Amino acid sequence: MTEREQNQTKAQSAPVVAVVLAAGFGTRFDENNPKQLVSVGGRPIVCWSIEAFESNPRVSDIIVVVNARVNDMVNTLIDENGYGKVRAIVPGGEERVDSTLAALELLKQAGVPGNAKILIHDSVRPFVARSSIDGCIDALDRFEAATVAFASTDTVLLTEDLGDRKVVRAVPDRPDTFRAQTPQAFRFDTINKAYELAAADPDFHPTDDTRVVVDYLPDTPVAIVEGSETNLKITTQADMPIAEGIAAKLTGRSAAAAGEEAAKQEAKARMRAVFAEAAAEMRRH
Ligand SMILES: Nc1ccn([C@@H]2O[C@H](COP(=O)(O)OP(=O)(O)OP(=O)(O)O)[C@@H](O)[C@H]2O)c(=O)n1
Ligand SMILES: C[C@](O)(CO)[C@H](O)COP(=O)(O)O
Repeated sequence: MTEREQNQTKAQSAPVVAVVLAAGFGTRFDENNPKQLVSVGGRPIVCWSIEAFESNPRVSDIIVVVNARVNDMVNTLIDENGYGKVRAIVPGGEERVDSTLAALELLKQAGVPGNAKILIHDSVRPFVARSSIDGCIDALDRFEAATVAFASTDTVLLTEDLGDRKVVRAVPDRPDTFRAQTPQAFRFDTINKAYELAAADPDFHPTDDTRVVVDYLPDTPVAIVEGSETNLKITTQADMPIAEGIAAKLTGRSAAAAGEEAAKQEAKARMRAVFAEAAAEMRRH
């Protein structure tokens, strides 16, 4: 730790807790091959994400949220890699918000103070920049909520559904539009309040935590923290070659090695899919 980092860490009056969400089912990637465990640049995706916080001296604690499918493997990876800031591995829920809620409940039970800074991160965004994490921590000195986001280079269309077709309802000015990324960061009291209000709403299915604050605490501004193109969310198989390219740059491996790794991963995924289909076929007979 540099002297500046030591002073920064000492000056922090509130705990900084990272919540790494790894309880998703990866339906758009491959349900039989949990994407959070897939290797990129020779390292499981979830490990990249945990390490981004483990290696940041300003982050005091980490909570990892898992589902039954990945639980054992994530526990093993955390043990093997000696991630000392991981305080708990908790079961998540059906939707992303249920997984966030599980982490918030645990933090409440643990007596985490209301002014704690909570950074909620998608485990499947392995390449989050140090500057984005630090930007979230700093933004919470002025704001109750902040999100990493990346300025849109496309014009964004807001639509409405006419039933058989969508039509354009509004076209916001491009400089006002951003692509949401993670971490999304909140003072603990604020995110708890937003989730409490949201719990009373049966139509509550937001895909991120910022939306929970924007919808249920509309007077609470959410600050934008600069993200990056490389803070990619691995969503479908098509993201893997891009991810391998980013990993290659970060680790200094050659593009050829990255390409080989991507091809290997693809072949493995194909094999798994064939076996899963064969097993399902056998069960049907
Ligand atoms: N019930 C859920 C759903 C999502 N997540 C996490 O939230 C992030 C959101 O990314 P996304 O691509 O939506 O992941 P999945 O929900 O796994 O993917 P899909 O929607 O294709 O099933 C991921 O790190 C995922 O593990 C979670 O912890 N719990
Ligand atoms: C939280 C998020 O990563 C912001 O980009 C995103 O909303 C996750 O869920 P999605 O279902 O893939 O939109």
